Amino acid sequence: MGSFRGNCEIIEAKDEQSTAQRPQTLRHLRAYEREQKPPILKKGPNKTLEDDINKLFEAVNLRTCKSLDLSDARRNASKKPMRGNGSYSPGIGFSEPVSLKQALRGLCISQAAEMAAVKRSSMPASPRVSEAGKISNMYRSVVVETGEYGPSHVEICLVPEESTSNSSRSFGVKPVIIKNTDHNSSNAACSTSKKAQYLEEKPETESLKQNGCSSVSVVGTQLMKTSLKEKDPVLISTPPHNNARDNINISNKVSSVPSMDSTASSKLVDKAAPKPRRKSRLQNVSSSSSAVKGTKDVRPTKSTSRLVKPIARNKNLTIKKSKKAPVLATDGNSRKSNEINSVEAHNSEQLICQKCQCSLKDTSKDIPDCEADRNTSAVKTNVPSNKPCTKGDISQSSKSSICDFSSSTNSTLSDESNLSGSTCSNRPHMSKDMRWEVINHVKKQYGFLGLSHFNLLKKLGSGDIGTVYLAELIGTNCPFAIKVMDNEFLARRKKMVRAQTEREILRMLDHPFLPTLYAQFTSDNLSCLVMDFCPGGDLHVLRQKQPGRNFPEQAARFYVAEVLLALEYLHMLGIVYRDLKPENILVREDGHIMLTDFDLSLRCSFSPTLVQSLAMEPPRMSGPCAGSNCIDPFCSGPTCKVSCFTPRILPTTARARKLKAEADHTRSLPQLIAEPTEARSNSFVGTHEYLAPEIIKGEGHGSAVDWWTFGIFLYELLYGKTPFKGAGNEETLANVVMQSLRFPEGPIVSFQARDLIRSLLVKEPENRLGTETGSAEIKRHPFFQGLNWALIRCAVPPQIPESYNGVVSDSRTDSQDKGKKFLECGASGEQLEFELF
Ligand SMILES: Nc1ncnc2c1ncn2[C@@H]1O[C@H](COP(=O)(O)OP(=O)(O)OP(=O)(O)O)[C@@H](O)[C@H]1O
Repeated sequence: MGSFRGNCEIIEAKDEQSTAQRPQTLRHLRAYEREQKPPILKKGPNKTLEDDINKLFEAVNLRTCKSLDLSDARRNASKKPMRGNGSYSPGIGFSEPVSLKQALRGLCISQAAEMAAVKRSSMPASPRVSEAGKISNMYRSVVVETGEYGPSHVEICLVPEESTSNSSRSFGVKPVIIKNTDHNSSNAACSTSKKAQYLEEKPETESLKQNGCSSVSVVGTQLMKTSLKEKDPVLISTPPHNNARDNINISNKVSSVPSMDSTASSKLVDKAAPKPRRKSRLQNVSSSSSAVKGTKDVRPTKSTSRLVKPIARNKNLTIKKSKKAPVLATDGNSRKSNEINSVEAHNSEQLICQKCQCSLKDTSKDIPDCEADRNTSAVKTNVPSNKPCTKGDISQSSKSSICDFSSSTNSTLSDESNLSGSTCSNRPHMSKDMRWEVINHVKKQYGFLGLSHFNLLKKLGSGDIGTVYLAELIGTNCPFAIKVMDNEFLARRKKMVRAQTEREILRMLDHPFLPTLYAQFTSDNLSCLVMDFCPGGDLHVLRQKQPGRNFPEQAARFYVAEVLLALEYLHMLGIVYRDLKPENILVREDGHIMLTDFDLSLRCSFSPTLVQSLAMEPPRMSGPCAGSNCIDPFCSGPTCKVSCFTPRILPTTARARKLKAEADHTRSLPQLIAEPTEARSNSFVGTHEYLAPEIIKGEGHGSAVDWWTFGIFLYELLYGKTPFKGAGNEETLANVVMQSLRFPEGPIVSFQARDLIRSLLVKEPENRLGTETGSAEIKRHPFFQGLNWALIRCAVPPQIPESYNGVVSDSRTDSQDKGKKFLECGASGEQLEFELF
């Protein structure tokens, strides 16, 4: 517990302007504040916490619903949710005085995302700290200075709480309002304040640990000082410094990088690399070539996990070794079932199979190949995928994810115990969910949950790191998707880190459009993840079933809106997704989406920032004339065709004037940036047709890559193809970097949609929509006008898939009719077969 499984190299940016003079810890901050000015807000004996928080927000000009987000509030009040009969909640909206949550919600942040931010900020302190305790702690750290600068001259500082746990890279944060001492710095510092730290997996950590390296990590959220005008409220984040040092294990490769400039105050950290789209996959040759060597280094390790006694296995399930596969298990009679319920054992430091002593810790072997590929920005090998073809006339996707660990920085894996979001207890709102009930029932009955409790009914698909099966919890009629990964295979192929990344991210998630991890265990050297089963398939297949092989705009809007919320949530957890494409978006039983596949995601640490939105502009219109009134009749730039004729709100009527005034007022309000907009990684990761230019150019990338892929994704849903696809991968990459965006003649797509795509597919990430303040910018785009973000989960989806009951019973019958059924497990050549009989 308390250690990272992989090494990490953290390059920490510091705010050069302020770190020297500023107090570095919460205690110092408080002392510092006391020295400067007497607080104007103190917790009075008769005041409630809510009152005080309200005061806090009043101090930063957050007052009423109208002043918070007039556009959304107005829309929510006047419009019904998308086709959601009766789903509109009259209770949605803002009341006065506004509460903390409401204030956040008013800043165009969905409730789920807000919860993610809260969850993230409170995670590390102590999982057992109650919500009230967190709020109380948070409040205690709030001090508002008064004096010559007036009550609005404040900075809100998120200071990581000192954690007693050995958790990983997440920190509890306390907002602290401090006096803006650097009042002379004015606006200039605003842009320099945002910084982010990146923690990417570095498998070397494990080897260091093995070698007795007691590396201590000092991962800090970097100091983020956002100094604005004297009267402007600023939310800054200070580094955890010593406070956080116990939280993270990192290697001795902790480094620090001073902040660069206003736009480049980020860190380079790396970990993942590109991976294939559905069919073909690109991997490094070096990985494969050294695979055998890597296995020699695998050493049995005593498990520190909470091991569960073997139980009587499902005798119907055996595992056969394929021709090429290594000996992974014996037959069902001789093999002992050694399963680790990792969800229950989330406090354990590592996942280790008790029987074979294969451990997930042996990620050190992943490093050489990764390092060998550093500084490479091209995919070296194109390994054809073993993914099965889609039946019928539906063509398979030619988009393959690519994975190249090209960054020179390391990654950090967090202690699972503190990232765990998979236990029902952490999701009380899901406690009555049938799947949780049956899972918990089996756990209670047998003391653990393992592969033997499931009937594998059907193979749903194979990925780079494992195979996904439709499985039924025996005796429950309850379907799950189980991703089965062969640990030995992963170790040989240097993919252990990716698997671990995915596993750890899954454990963090708690969002309607993201998978729920119901259980995680290791059985016979197979690592298994039990998740929601999505009977609707993926959007790639679904798109090809549409007339014209593209979605109508309304349907596309629905899907991209849900994806946007999922991405927003991930960003607020410090996760840059990096592999958005229709193949990774599954359709749930109810027709809503589920974004999957996190093994290429980048995890980073960042601090939410509240900035005065002096520089905030309305959603940008793309193109050279977008921001101006283009009067050039000869302007023929492809982007101008849309931008020049984008309707504007003209103050010609009283209502229009009022709208404009309200919009101006909204833009002048402070804005919370709760996404890692300054994240940086050098990994070559993604899918060719979806790769952002900055990834291809190896310039370092951050969360803006998700907005690029979001644009490609919308384009593909609407037009049935991606915009830069070439004859081959190289041509595709060249097109992405050099070719200007063009829209086909048909199908007819609204200019709002095209303008959004154009705004997202800006090749310079700094000018891309979403780069500055994250998803909020995109949500405000006219393409989404009228969309009730908070209630989209209640909206009627474009299509409802066939009931999973049918799928399950079909699969069951299939399995019984055919007698013996072999289900392949594994990927890229080597196969491990499950024999069902
Ligand atoms: N929860 C699920 N419900 C239904 N089908 C699923 C589910 N998860 C995965 N699948 C199917 O299984 C296939 C393989 O999924 P998997 O995540 O292993 O591969 P992938 O998407 O290529 O990612 P990776 O290569 O990173 O493993 C998917 O393409 C999808 O069709």
